[in-house]
Amino acid sequence: MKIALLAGDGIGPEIMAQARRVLDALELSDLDLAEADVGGAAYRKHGHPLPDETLAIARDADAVLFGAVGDPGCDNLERHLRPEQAILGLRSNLGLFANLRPAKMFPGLEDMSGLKPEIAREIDVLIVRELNGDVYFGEKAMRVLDDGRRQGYDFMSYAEDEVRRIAHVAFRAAQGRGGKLCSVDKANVLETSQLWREVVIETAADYPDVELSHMYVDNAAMQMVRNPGQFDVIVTGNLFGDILSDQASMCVGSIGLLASASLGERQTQYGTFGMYEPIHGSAPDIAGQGKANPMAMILSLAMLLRHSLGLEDKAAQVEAAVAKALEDGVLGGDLGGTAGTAEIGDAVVARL
Ligand SMILES: NC(=O)c1ccc[n+]([C@@H]2O[C@H](COP(=O)([O-])OP(=O)(O)OC[C@H]3O[C@@H](n4cnc5c(N)ncnc54)[C@H](O)[C@@H]3O)[C@@H](O)[C@H]2O)c1
Ligand SMILES: CC(C)[C@H](C(=O)O)[C@@H](O)C(=O)O
Ligand SMILES: [Mg+2]
Repeated sequence: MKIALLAGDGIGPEIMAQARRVLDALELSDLDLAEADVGGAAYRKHGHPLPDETLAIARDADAVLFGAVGDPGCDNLERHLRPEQAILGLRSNLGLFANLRPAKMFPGLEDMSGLKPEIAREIDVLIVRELNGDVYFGEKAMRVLDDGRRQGYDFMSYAEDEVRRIAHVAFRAAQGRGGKLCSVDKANVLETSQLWREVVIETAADYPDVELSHMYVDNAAMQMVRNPGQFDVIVTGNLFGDILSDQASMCVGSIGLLASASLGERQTQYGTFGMYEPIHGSAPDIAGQGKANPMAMILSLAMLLRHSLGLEDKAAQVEAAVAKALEDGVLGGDLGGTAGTAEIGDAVVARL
């Protein structure tokens, strides 16, 4: 079993070190780990945020564990050289179109949510975010108009097959959960969303057991804080999913808790090939200080064990250890506590 470890920038290496300790503690046999540079760190060393060698190592693995990328010192580089292009390049080159972002309340953490505890308690949502299309990957540029004004533009689009394949993932996920799917779009304004909605409705014919609803994204953002318990599975496009998942994280308590899996169609002998990463970024404001919460990273490792290595028991073991640490009051600064990155790693390893 081969796992590529791409730690990246900022807090990436700090949280990756803790996930690695958890992985070591599981004592899996036949494990082959390959580290590679990515993001700003790779740009500084190799002149590109996603060197060919890194992409090859990722492609060659059964799964990729990814920390975070983003480096304020690279924000003025040409766009194709910026750290964020590494994650976008991995997602598109590896065909990882289905991004699963679960947000569920941990027992005992209700008071840490930005919401009232009785509302926060109900959160158990899976956001299924399309990851290979939308305004992220359309033509984009900055140009000067005839009258001399500068204009930036980004082309938003979805083709029907792109919508259909993510809709199938979401319907199947809903079948395995509460049987409810809410498709989030902006069909009242955007043609991209109008097609999205039509294709989701067409796809629903294959899933008569799933209750489908539709919601405009502005309302969905409001409903996510008003009554997040109403959601079971949400399916949405790349941009809306990015925003709604950060929002959902604060409903749970912290962005330092939310993991994600990015999956495509490729099957290995162990499971589905995928890339796993926290939903947060490189957190430059706390990088290098040992303050980052590594739980989202560790929970991403759990998703890797489940989806790519077929090790459901181990995945559940890691998730239970994280939940127990939280229940025992091991809280990072992001949750109002004082536990540092390594201390949280210690606490999780001790509870495995
Ligand atoms: N997948 C990724 O690699 C990814 C995701 C989001 C942002 N980014 C990049 O990261 C950089 C910083 O972006 P940003 O500040 O908008 O978002 P961010 O998620 O890095 O940080 C937002 C806030 O949350 C805090 N935070 C995030 N993760 C935390 C953790 N594990 N523990 C404790 N606190 C945590 C940060 O300290 C910060 O105050 C940018 O360059 C951005 O492009 C990368
Ligand atoms: C860093 C950025 C490109 C990325 C995204 O927008 O997808 C991040 O915000 C995320 O949520 O994974
Ligand atoms: Mg994001």
